[in-house]
Amino acid sequence: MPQLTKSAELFEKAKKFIPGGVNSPVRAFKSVGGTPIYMAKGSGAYLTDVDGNTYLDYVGSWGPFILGSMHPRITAALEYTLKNIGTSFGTPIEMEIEIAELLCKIVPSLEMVRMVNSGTEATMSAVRLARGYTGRDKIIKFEGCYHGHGDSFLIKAGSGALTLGAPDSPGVTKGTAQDTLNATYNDIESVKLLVNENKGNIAAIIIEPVAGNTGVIPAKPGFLADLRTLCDQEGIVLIFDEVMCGFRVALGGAQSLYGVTPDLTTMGKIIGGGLPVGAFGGKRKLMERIAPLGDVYQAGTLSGNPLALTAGLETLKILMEENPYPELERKAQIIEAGFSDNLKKLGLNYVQNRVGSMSCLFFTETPVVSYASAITADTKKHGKYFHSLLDQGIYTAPSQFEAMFISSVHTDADLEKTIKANYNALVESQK
Ligand SMILES: Cc1ncc(COP(=O)(O)O)c(C=O)c1O
Ligand SMILES: NCC(=O)CCC(=O)O
Repeated sequence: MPQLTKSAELFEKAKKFIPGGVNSPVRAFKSVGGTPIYMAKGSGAYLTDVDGNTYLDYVGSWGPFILGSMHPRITAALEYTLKNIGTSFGTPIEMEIEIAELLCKIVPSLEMVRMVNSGTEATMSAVRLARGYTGRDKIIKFEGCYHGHGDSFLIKAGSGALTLGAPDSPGVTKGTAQDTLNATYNDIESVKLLVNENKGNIAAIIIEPVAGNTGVIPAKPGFLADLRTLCDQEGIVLIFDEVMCGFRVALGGAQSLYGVTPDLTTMGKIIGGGLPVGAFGGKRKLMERIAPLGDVYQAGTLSGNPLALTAGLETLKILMEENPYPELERKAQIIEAGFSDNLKKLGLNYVQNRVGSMSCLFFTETPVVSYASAITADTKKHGKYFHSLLDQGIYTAPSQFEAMFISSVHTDADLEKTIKANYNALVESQK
């Protein structure tokens, strides 16, 4: 059982100056109980907290650390940029061309990209562009999907909003809310219904092609292709939000894995290598509408800054050179099989969903294919499971509705330790 005195003290102090003590709600341990742990250092697959406890990390800064924390090549590249280039210019720099070109090479549908500072900015900008391009107002998203905290997306949102039981947020105007329609994930008929009811008024359909903010929910075979066909028939812009699954489930993202090409793609997390980065891009005829070339305004003081681009570029180069994906798949299979054995031994029939190195163990026996099935999970049992893992030095997301991320630096010994801890935690969850 780790001793967490200093973390508890820091959290008490933080609450005086920071709302809820945290700079992002998902960090607050609200749904699992207890108080957040203050980390002091990250190294590879390990985190050390301010009380000196170490943890095996399966959160990876909520997705970016596919290569682990403080990868030596990324750290060295950052040091070089800091010493020899600078932190920001507010002018064009050569590195921006390098990352844009590389992204277009890696992701099948990208013809042009714009860099931003977060996934939220990427999705907000992509939707504005789709609206500007089509001259239509409404968008369709999917219940439980999370696309950052832009107003248009905080309607039946996933991730922290779902975890806190407040998937809709006050402060979003009625006008905005009524322009966001929610369909059911993996149910093409629910999308067709909304499209028909709002004929000629839908600018975009935005989807996480592997949903990762309601736990993990893979798109069913054919579902994404059906969305593509529908969008083509109706002149709707199809946006894949690959902020989480991009460069994670495959180098070219979910779109390369499933062979479905969106009009626009939003990116973040991994392409920032642990620094604040987002990007959106896609078809040239759409992207040419972005200012200053076109009339749809989008901007950013720090967009494309050298430090963030350095971390992103180095991450992408390593992913291309080392192709860690088969190895990530092997490791993820070990975890999945180990957890399955444990469940069997304990007579539990909980569901596991996984695409590559993104997975989720749901505390429900109902197959999880959508928001409605995800919320059948027993979050109390998950809370006990989470705390037992933590006590055993395993750090997973403090919510049932988040993904577990495996990185290239998790060793087979780490996985074995995790499988043992999973058994104990499953036992604890039933008490
Ligand atoms: C699919 C998806 N889209 C968008 C976002 C928003 O990204 P950010 O937190 O960088 O604003 C996230 C995660 O936060 C995400 O998982
Ligand atoms: N799945 C949750 C996220 O990726 C978001 C993290 C955050 O909002 O801090």
